[in-house]
Amino acid sequence: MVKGCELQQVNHSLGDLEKMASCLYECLCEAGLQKYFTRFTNMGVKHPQELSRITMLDYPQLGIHDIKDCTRLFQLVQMIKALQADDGKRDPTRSRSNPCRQLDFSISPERNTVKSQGCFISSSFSSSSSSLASSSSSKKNKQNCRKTCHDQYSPSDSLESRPILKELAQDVNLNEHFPSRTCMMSPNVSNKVLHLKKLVHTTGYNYGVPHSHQNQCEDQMECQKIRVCIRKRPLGVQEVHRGETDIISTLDKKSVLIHEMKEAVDLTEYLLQHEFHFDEVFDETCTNQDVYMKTTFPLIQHVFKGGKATCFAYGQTGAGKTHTMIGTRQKPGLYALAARDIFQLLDRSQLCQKFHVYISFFEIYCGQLYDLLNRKKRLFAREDGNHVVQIVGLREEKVASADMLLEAISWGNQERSRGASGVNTDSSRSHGIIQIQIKDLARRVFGRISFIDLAGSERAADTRDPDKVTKMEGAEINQSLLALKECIRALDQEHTHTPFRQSKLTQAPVKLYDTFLINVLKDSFIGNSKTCMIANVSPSHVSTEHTLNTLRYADRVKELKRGIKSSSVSSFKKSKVVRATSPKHCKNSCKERICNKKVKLRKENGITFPSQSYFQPTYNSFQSSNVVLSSTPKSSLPSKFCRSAKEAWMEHASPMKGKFRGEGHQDILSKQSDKDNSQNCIDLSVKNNDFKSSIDANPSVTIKEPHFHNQHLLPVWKQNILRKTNYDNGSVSSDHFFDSSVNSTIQLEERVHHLEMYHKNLQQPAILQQTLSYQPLEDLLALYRLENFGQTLDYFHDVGDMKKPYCQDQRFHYSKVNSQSRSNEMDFIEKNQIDINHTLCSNNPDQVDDNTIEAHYEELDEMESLNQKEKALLLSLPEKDFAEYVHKLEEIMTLKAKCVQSLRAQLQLCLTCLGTYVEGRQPSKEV
Ligand SMILES: Nc1ncnc2c1ncn2[C@@H]1O[C@H](COP(=O)(O)OP(=O)(O)OP(=O)(O)O)[C@@H](O)[C@H]1O
Repeated sequence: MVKGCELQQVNHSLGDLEKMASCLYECLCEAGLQKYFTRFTNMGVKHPQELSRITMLDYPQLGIHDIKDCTRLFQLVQMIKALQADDGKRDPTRSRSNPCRQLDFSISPERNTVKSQGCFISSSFSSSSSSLASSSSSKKNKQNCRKTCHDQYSPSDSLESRPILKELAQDVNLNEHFPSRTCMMSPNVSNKVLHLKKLVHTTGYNYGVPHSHQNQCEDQMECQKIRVCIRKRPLGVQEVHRGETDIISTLDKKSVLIHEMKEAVDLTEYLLQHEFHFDEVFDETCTNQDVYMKTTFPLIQHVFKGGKATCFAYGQTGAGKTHTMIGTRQKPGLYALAARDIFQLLDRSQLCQKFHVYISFFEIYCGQLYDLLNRKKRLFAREDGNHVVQIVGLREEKVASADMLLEAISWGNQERSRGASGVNTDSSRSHGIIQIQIKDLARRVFGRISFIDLAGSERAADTRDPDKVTKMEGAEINQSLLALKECIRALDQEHTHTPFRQSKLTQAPVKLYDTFLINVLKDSFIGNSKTCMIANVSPSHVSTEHTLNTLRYADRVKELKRGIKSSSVSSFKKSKVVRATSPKHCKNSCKERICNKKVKLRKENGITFPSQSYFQPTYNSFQSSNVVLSSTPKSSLPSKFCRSAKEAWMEHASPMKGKFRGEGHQDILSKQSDKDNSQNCIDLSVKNNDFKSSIDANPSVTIKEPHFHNQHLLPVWKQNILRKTNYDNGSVSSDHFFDSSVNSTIQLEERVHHLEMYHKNLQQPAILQQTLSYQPLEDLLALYRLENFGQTLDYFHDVGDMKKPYCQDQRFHYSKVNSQSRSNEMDFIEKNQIDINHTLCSNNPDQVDDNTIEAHYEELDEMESLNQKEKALLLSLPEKDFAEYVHKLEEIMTLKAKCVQSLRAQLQLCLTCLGTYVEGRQPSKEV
């Protein structure tokens, strides 16, 4: 009897369980998540009510990685929570249908146009079994349920087509629960679906107003001087295994949507969606050929019209820059496709008799230039009297066919510095620049295209098991990319100050390549030139922050399109005044800035670009503005690093003075340079493709090099990982170019030494080394301490006037803050070229984030009484110290203000007492 009872109870509870399970299953079916049913039950979720316990952290455990499924589950959970909350308020007598009947999935992210690749880890579904699932009746139930749910409504069905949901939609007014949130995920989405926020990035600092939609003319490739494209790569196998989620949806060919998982202050989770618009968006299904046709091919056509073009790839490490630019033999990258087209076009237009193709390939590693087609010989950039940046000693190879060109690229690529980053085991650690020039028989440049494969940015925090070198390299790369970003910002803001400029006084080599890269960009804005930026992004949710930064950066470059105007051209030419200010220094309100933009847009209509002769005599040069490049670093070369007799010049030679000009000039030095240049040019076709022999046969390349003294950094021969040459089909070995045994002599010690020297320079900007060095900040702050106010009072010339102490020659000087001292400050800054960004980044490699810098700038800008030097000093502090010092400073300022008030009161009292005394009266008690 007892047993019978127990059995009945067991049967009852089994029945309950089944009901619950079927209910949960039905619920999941509604959401299109039924395939995860077993995972839910395994996790102990047996009833729809229990879904409210699920947080985003559980998604990977549930095997949910696809962003669409994440969104669905998220909404389902929110819906259940809303219903539970609603239950509290609801009339208990009112019956309500099963929660699973009350769900609204009309938000289905599948717009027809939306493509988003999800990653699935599906094996667990079939393999795992639950007690509930094993029950045969449950199975039947499930099958029925699957049938009804699936046959009738697909997850993407609209609200109207799903009566169950329709009923619920009327039943629950979700806006009651979350009035502040509106879902904007897709136009179809009813505002009943919650916890989704969408940001259409707006300009600006105003990131991203889709200007490309504003002016239709800009959309036409021909009119565009600069095109900004986005390329999303697919999730890698490893990433899928790690359970990473695809967070990027490509809405159409011009828009991209990033789904960012966020948590509100009240710990509510929500999805923040960022929408960006660009000239072209390539999703993971696009091939290099697709990318080429939309980005580089128009540039090649432009080059054949005698123009200049630049194509550069930017993005986080491992985002696919090298894949895009260089590719593989099976999937050739943009260089290779361009090379083939160049020769095809030459052949087709019968121009091959009149024009020759030259290639040069160099890298910028730790602020120094190395010739990748010339055994990584150290190169120097110089600006001539016409403000044309020349790379002295750069080897140009004449190539007679596409294969030869590819071979040269392939060789150069093997020479390139690379190592393992936290994300990419075969990461480029330098910026690689390939220039392909079409020259006439007199070696005058007809057209030129430059490909820039920028090193990938990586946050120090992302670096897994970093060694010292990798860490330092990462910091350096970030620093350079930040500098580049600041340059772009400066161009955008029409700043006369170019933050990339490095003082000749400071002699730090760090900015050389920033200058150089920005020159390439400027090259794109002035004259007959076009640029295409390809921003590569990784789809993984782990990289959300990076992806957003990259897109914002790309957005900034996109903004430059409207900054191209004659005034900016002239401002480059005239630029002299140097101010280390943030754009925020123009204290315009946001509104004002937008107004300014509008004004700029109007001005833009009247742009006339200076026409350039196609046959302008340039060689190894980037037409640029008047950017003064930094000088050669000063210090002597440690003799142990002298590689060979050929490099002896580095130690003893002195810099070449004078100007390098084109052939048209009578400058003897320019002739010399030209001569050098021609000697550097090796006709591959004549030399039978043999780079090695051609180099060996041309020792003059090194000997004729203009000499520089005080060299203290050596070329880095870093080649830890041998990347197989991409175009190496076995017919031409890379030994063909050089003896690879040269590289085997590379020593890690040398690399470390190089980086250490480099970082020493970074960390101790000359401003801190000179006599005008600061006392430690604590000392400075000590003066502001309350107990020192007695002493400080002496320095108040006028009551209420703040003075800022700073030390010079280890002695404190105090100056009143007046216009005179302000202008002195500016002189000081100009002379010493304080570069806030540089200081900031060199000490804070993590802070490539635009927003942080902006925030810091803003914070310091508000502290009116700080002078530029003090700001620079504060910005150079690590993040945690920065906040602390700023806080302290604010406190001190408040105390000082109070002290001044009390001084005023005391003075007033004295005056009153004096008055009453003089008048022979007793001071009143009130006073
Ligand atoms: N569109 C794509 N399709 C398939 N695989 C890709 C794609 N883009 C990148 N990958 C793969 O992703 C990995 C990293 O790509 P890649 O080396 O090009 O990154 P990167 O941006 O150049 O990195 P770094 O800046 O560190 O050099 C490579 O294995 C590459 O094959």
